[in-house]
Amino acid sequence: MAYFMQMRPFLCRTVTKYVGTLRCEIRLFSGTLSKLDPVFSLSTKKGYPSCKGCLEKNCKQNLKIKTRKMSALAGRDNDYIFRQLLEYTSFTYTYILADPESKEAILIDPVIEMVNRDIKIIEDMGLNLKYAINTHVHADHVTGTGEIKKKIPSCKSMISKYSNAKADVQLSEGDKIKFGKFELEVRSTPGHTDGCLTYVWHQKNMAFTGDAILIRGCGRTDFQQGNSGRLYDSVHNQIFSLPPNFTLYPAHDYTGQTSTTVEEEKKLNPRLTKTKEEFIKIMKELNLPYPKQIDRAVPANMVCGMFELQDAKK
Ligand SMILES: N[C@@H](CCC(=O)N[C@@H](CSS)C(=O)NCC(=O)O)C(=O)O
Repeated sequence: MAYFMQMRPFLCRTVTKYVGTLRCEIRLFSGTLSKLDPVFSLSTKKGYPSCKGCLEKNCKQNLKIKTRKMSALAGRDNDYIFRQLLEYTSFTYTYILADPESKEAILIDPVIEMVNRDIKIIEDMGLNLKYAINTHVHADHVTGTGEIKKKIPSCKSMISKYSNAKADVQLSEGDKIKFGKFELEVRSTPGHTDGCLTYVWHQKNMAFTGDAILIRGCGRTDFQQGNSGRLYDSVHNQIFSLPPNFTLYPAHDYTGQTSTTVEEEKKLNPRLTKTKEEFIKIMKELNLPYPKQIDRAVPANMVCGMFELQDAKK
């Protein structure tokens, strides 16, 4: 089993926690321990490492870090393009997926404030953006799909038909989204909202889960059409039924992590490893403050961020 996880440099404690929980060889690719680009291999096969503090100060001794050259990365699979991009106010992840041969690309969960960045990346790579897709009607930020359509009119917006939101294409359970030689399977994963979808990229063992499951967490269920029992069933039936090595990419992370796997969440998710009754109780007692942008975001996202165009028509 191979894991790949990208973490922000300051998250020494997170690294230590993963080294402990996964109990396998960890290779840490870092530009922080020395200024350039060494690759560090932390072998922990024989037990838990004892790193307690800052990687820079302690890990070299405690974890026996061996340096390698960045060329260790050179052989990686390049028959697809994958970019995970962060919007750092709402901590939303946007994903660019593309087929480098046909140049067809899709965007998952673009954020309105980051549209210029996303389009620049797409143009720099010479890609043709086919679809701008939402995993659901977000409550914490305005989707970028409307702005993208203004700038790239051939691009089609997509959202779940179960969300009742407007878009060029309304997706249903079992639909396929095709881009070049690739396709995503659409799985309905309601519970955070009625229209939450998970997009499964079987060819690359990945799934884009929106807010259905987060890394060691899950989407809240206290507004829109939130329903904890439904969310529990969605995750168990539609996400935990994927092979254990599938990497899960969520729409948000608030702790600096970037991805997880089906296997990890089935073992370690503090909410979804519980019984359904316990899960419902946990969700009822979360008491999270409402997202700051909710009043602006939900109405805009019901029209896939095309709200200015809607106003202009009136
Ligand atoms: N503080 C943020 C909102 C944080 C939040 O509520 N996140 C949602 C997903 S976006 S609606 C969530 O489901 N969180 C689950 C959790 O356990 O944190 C803001 O003001 O935007």
